[in-house]
Amino acid sequence: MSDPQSSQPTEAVRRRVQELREQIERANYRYYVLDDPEITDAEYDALLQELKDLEERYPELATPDSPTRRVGAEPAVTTFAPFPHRAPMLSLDNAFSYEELRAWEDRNRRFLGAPPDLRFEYVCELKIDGLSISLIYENGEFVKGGTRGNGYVGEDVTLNLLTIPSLPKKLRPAPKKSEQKSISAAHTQPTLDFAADSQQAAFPTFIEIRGEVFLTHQEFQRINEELEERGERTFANCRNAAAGSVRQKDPRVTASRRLDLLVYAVGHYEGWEFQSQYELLQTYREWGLPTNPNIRLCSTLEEAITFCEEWATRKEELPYDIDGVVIKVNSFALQRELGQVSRSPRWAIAYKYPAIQARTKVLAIEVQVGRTGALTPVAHLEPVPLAGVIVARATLHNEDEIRRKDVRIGDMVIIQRAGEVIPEIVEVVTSERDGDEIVFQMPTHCPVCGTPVERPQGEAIARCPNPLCPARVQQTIEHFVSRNAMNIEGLGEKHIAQLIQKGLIKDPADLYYLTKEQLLPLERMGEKLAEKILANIALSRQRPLANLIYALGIRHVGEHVAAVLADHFGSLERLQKASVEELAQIYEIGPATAESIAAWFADPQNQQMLEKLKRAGVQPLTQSTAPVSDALKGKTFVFTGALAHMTREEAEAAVRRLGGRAASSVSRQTSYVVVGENPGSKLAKAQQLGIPILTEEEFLEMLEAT
Ligand SMILES: NC(=O)c1ccc[n+]([C@@H]2O[C@H](COP(=O)([O-])OP(=O)(O)OC[C@H]3O[C@@H](n4cnc5c(N)ncnc54)[C@H](O)[C@@H]3O)[C@@H](O)[C@H]2O)c1
Ligand SMILES: [Zn+2]
Repeated sequence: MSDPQSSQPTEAVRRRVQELREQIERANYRYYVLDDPEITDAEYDALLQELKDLEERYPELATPDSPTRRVGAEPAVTTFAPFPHRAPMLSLDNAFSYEELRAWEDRNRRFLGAPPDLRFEYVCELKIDGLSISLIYENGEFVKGGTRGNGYVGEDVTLNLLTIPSLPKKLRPAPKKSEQKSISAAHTQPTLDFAADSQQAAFPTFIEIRGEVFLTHQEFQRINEELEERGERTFANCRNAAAGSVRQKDPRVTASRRLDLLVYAVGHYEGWEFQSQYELLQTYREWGLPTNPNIRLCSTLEEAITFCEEWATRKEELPYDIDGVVIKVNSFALQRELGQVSRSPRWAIAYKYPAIQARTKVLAIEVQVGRTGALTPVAHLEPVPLAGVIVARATLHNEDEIRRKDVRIGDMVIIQRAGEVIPEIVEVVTSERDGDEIVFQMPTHCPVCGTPVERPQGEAIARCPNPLCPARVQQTIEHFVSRNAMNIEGLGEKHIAQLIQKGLIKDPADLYYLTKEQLLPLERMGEKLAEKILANIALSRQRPLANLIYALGIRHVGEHVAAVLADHFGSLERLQKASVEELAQIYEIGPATAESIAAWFADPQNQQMLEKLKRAGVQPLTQSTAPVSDALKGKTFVFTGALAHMTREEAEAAVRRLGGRAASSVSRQTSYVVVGENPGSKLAKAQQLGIPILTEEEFLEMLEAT
């Protein structure tokens, strides 16, 4: 910049700036509006950095509407009502090295005029990779919530946010901290002080509480599996899945995705005072808001750097994705003095971990046949270390995805692993092509059984339609025995393959007719294991109905839908008789799912299989008797008097569902006696024996807390 010539941009520079802006705008749109990015975050960051550098060098090219100065993207769809923010929701400046962190502190020190006694205290927080949201509470009551949008106006997603279990509708009053205050005020106006104190509100009259909505890896995987089963597009990572779920038009869809919430910042607020970020987080916690316990108050930047270092490896243990650490100046007074630059505050910075990506070569593309007959191409890679594991395979989802990314056999590719998920190919390094790469052709016949493949119009997935295809039978049985289905432990993939090969099993029902003599000759089988497997098969005759429905492997019926069906019909027989119309009327069951369920039960082969299951004594536990958790295991409840919110039967069923017992008379073995209106002699008996007594409200609270 000392060279005056350098501030005269050439035509090429102008064009590059224009090009960068267009690329960034497009990426913003794909990322913030469609929740479906085309480029990686690292590539995006590089584009933005290049633009920032050019604008700094050629200030005349810097326009106020440049993406370097704005947050997010303009909302393009008008599904949601506008959600104006009283205090803007900003982005964060990034640092990719500890040197950049130190430079940030130096800048801030100089900005404040470098007073000799200036010391920065910091709060370090994990930077969760989700969707930022703002929650408005008035006098402790949740009013509404919205997304960040362009930083000034977001989208009102209140209905969707209300489906998040950890979002409190009402805040909890924090324990009073007024002692010190009343002492200091005591010698001025002792009488008034008492009045002022007792009137001090428990909550701000108005507050914008900011935080992140996100998904755990487990939930992300579950959602993607469900989407894949339906032949719908899957999400690229947890962040997109969370954003896509929050910005759903149908809150029922949001409700079926278990979103999580953590809060960490504040916008505008009235009728309250916070002195520091640390105090803010403590207060949030006391109010019953979900906060991340993994934070640290640091008295120097070097301590903050240690925190970043520690979490570089520890982040692998987290059940959710983080992409860095946010370091914030603790004192709100200093924060106010530091203020903000165009799109981010000066008092905070995001230290970003390097992306979990690697380069390797595609050696082959193989096609796998799944349970529903879906043909999934999988890339075999030259083994390469990636985030602590050796990766040799990556999923390619479907034919369209291969075409879109134009992945060819022999290509050099960038792969990426998000959390625990199977790695995927981000893009092809086309500059490394030498012309020998082979374009992949989806087979026209099933690679396992040779049946011609079907791909219905408008579907992305090609399928083998043969229900007896050994690959499909294998997957069907693997699914049937899996933990969340019939939970038949001990029977491994290899065993199943041999049993199919020997013609001993053609469908899941055949499992119940296996004998020890048939199992023993299998490879990797011994006396003990065979006995264990048979015992587990026998045990599985009585699994909850939802598990059996899920185990059948009906297309579109994941665990959640299975639970809905079990709840609604209460027995397999009733479900079997349901018409498409009847199914489609159930809340949470869409038309495609209804069709698929009815078609499955109409299939004579499946009917035969169900007959066989019944003959084998498979009798699922119905909803009222089947425990869904063991939260109340070992606890015995006795009810007396009339309950206001449920019948006695319903209350007892609720206890059993949580693994507890319901008894009709009080004894020393009774854990709790729940007392409704006009209780009988059981109450006196309980008092006599000193057994804890619960009101209906307390009982309901106990159910809710489990
Ligand atoms: N791949 C693409 O096409 C594409 C496009 C646009 C943006 N992006 C990615 O998004 C990033 C920019 O997005 P951004 O403007 O949301 O900034 P950012 O994600 O880098 O940082 C700001 C956000 O961090 C989040 N955050 C998480 N934990 C936090 C905490 N404890 N305290 C404060 N904030 C916390 C908040 O949601 C906040 O809005 C880029 O770095 C890029 O990687 C990618
Ligand atoms: Zn086949």
